[in-house]
Amino acid sequence: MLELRDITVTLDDFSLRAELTVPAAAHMAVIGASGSGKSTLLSLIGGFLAPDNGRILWDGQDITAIPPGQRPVSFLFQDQNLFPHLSVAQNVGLGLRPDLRLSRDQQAQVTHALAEVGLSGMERRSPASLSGGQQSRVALARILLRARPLLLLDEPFAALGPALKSEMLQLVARIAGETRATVLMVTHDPRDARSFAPRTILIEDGIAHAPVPTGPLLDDPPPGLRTYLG
Ligand SMILES: Nc1ncnc2c1ncn2[C@@H]1O[C@H](COP(=O)(O)OP(=O)(O)OP(=O)(O)O)[C@@H](O)[C@H]1O
Repeated sequence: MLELRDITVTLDDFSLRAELTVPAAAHMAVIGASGSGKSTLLSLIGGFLAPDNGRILWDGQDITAIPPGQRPVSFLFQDQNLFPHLSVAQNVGLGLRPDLRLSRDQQAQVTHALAEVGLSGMERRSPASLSGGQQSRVALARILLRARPLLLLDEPFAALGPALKSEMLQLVARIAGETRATVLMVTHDPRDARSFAPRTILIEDGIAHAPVPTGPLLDDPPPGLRTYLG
């Protein structure tokens, strides 16, 4: 369970407040107009930004002061953060050991993770030789190996076409379901929120609101969100 208790953060003339709980293994969308603070919320949870006030708890433990690499968190951004000079297998192996000195057992885990995301046999390819969808799968395989219980997705598949995007979301949902990971996914697309997330965190007017059921929120959005969604 993730808890944000009395969180406030101010960045120049922008400020965000959050007081909310995300249950274990939940798949949650994060929705709000451009500039409302969606990335800011994920940065707080990931530890890339420190709050001015308040506490962040994971399973009851205060993680507010813990550095990003030691948090129970994996991140997936739109830019998949693949290293162009490393092979597919090496990019995935980074999830296990940043120095890439993998044991035989760890190499087998890399092979298994690639198979899980449908990329068997692509170990030696370079990221540049893969399609956008395949690159997304490599990034997902790395996250699989990191095996952190909280997965933060910031518009990870926005550059993919609709069919591929929906396929990737299904893959994330399956993997997260199998590992009982908690997922927070920033999205601009109401269809993605509806298909992926039973509940949604709405960010509006400087407040990250407690999660509400996604369908009713999108059927009857508050004025700011309605304008944004068009
Ligand atoms: N380092 C910073 N310094 C000052 N202001 C910042 C900083 N980072 C973000 N902001 C401001 O905070 C607000 C929220 O930004 P954020 O990136 O969280 O929004 P968002 O909802 O993710 O937007 P988008 O959907 O456009 O990506 C914006 O007004 C932005 O300009």
